[in-house]
Amino acid sequence: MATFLKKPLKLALVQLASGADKAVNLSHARSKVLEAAQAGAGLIVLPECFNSPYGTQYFPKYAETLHPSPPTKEQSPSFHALSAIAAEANAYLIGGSIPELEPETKKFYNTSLVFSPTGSLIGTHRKTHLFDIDIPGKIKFKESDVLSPGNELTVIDLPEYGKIGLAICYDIRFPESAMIAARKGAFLLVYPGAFNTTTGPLHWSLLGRARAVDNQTYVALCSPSRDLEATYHAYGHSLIADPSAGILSEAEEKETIIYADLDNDTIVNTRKGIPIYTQRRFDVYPDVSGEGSK
Ligand SMILES: O=C(O)CCC(=O)C(=O)O
Repeated sequence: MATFLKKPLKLALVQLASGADKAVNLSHARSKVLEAAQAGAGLIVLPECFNSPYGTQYFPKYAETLHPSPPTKEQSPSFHALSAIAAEANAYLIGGSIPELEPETKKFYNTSLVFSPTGSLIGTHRKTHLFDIDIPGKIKFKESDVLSPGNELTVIDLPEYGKIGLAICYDIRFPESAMIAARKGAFLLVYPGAFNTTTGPLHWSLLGRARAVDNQTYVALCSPSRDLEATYHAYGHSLIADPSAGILSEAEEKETIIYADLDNDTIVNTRKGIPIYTQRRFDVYPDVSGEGSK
């Protein structure tokens, strides 16, 4: 039997309430991650921009420098806090995302840091697709006013469990990156994200379930909780979908932790039942960019 997930995994998503004080956000994240670890979670996820309010006006103020790696505590308090929290929790930790400043180019990125249970950095992802939308009368947002996009897709090996695909929020709208991660053997696609009260109800759950059904992997979407005092109203509704696109667990708007138990058999049996994995026709569509087709 194919092995994607080497042993059962309890996954926890922390739908964190964050405010303007970074130090408070970091210590609050610590207590929620430790709570999840106490409950038996082996992989714990924080939301997009978990240590700051979300918005282009906040990115420069909250940005931290990650290179050369490892940064000093002054350069990146969040790097050091996340590393220490992962070690204290003795769990894999996906540190949502933080605004990053690359010192040489002076470019800003939206970056996720992933730590092992010993507190070592084992992967990073810079948001590849920036959130630039304009729905008249509803929401206009232009991350590219401040941020630059990362230029790499990210698959991270968690040695005890297997591979995960990692991307951030708007990245979920691009199925290609999810498919590449799944074809590289990922058992889980993780998206720290902060949808809003316009696109959240329309697309959040749909996109999470779509990526699951496309790829027959588990999918996890981790949002901040909703704060109506903030300039940006996050949707909340963190959720975990199974490889058949069933929802295993979903939060409401408030701060909470959701959990699900993941196992290899569910992936294998889903793929046996509907074997799209062996039915793909790369002879017909070798290049999904469309450039090579008639
Ligand atoms: O795609 C959306 O509707 C929301 C995306 C978003 O909030 C983000 O990328 O931060």
